[in-house]
Amino acid sequence: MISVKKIVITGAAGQDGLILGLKLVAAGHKVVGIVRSADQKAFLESYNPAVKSEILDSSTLTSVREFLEKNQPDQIYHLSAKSSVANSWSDSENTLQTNIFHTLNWLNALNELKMHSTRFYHASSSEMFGLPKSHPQTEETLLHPRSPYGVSKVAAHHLVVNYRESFGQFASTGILFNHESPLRDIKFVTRKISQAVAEIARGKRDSLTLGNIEISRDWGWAPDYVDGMISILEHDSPDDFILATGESRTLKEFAATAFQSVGIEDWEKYLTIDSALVRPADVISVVGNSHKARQMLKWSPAVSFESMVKRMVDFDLELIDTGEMNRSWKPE
Ligand SMILES: C[C@H]1O[C@H](OP(=O)(O)OP(=O)(O)OC[C@H]2O[C@@H](n3cnc4c(=O)[nH]c(N)nc43)[C@H](O)[C@@H]2O)[C@@H](O)[C@@H](O)C1=O
Repeated sequence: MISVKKIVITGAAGQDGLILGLKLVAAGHKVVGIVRSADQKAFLESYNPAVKSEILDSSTLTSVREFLEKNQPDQIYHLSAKSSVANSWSDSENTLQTNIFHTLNWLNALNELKMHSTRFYHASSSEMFGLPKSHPQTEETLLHPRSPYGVSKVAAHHLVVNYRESFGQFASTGILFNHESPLRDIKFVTRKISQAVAEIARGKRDSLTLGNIEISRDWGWAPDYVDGMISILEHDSPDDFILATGESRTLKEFAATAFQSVGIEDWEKYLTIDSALVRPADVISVVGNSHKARQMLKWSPAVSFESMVKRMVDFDLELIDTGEMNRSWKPE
């Protein structure tokens, strides 16, 4: 028998929020999914009717405090954020405001209500490492963000650690390296590639335009990382954990693997480089050391890089072949 918990997910209509909602409901928990708009609410209700969706503006302390008083959750996964690094230069104020101050509102509301045993998870990010001094990155590596998004995540991360140390809040962070699935929006490069490769394979287009393809990332499979997030919050004490595969691949390798999964070897003929897609400053290379999570949480990623890329391309092929372009992917 599991003990049924009341669990809140902010950012419940995003990739990780959707996967997490499915897993928590399947485990028997009562889940409230917080979204920002009526469109997101309608989407979440059709994607996972078992999650109780609610629109909440977490930009004010009062609204967050009222929500907490009413709902009394056992756990909160705070995943909501302005998550596009690329857009964070043009949308810098909004990115900082949302990612830092909304997080602060949750922490302050929990503290004011003395809900220190309510478990709080914060989605920290490998973007906090930015230009790392050493490879691979661990929980101890000096943070050197390279974008307004990265700066916002560093600030929010340190706030969470501070509320844990200052007030005894059960607050943990998952420092997640890039994690992908067919639920990714096409503003992120992996889905942009998988969709383009599927369309090229089906003769619907003949080019793929990218920015810097020499960058490298430690890319993993999102459902594996959501399992890790659950383990982080289920751990008996609050802490900070890196989730990563430990392998970094260039974007060029990602694209080559995606094209090879549909049998296209001479893929570079489809590629155009557009310097407008190159960021003012980019994270050139990151790779994570998830030793701590592997040891303390017994977590490890199950899906390989090649399998992840193939699953993404296969889903985009399926959408074209069935004509169901608006269908959202669900993990099996
Ligand atoms: C961990 C972290 O993971 C994600 O952030 P991201 O790594 O910036 O993800 P992305 O897919 O936008 O870019 C990856 C790399 O790919 C390069 N790149 C080249 N050409 C294109 C291109 O055409 N589009 C995009 N988007 N990127 C391109 C781009 O310059 C960058 O170096 C978010 O979930 C974020 O929230 C988060 O926390």
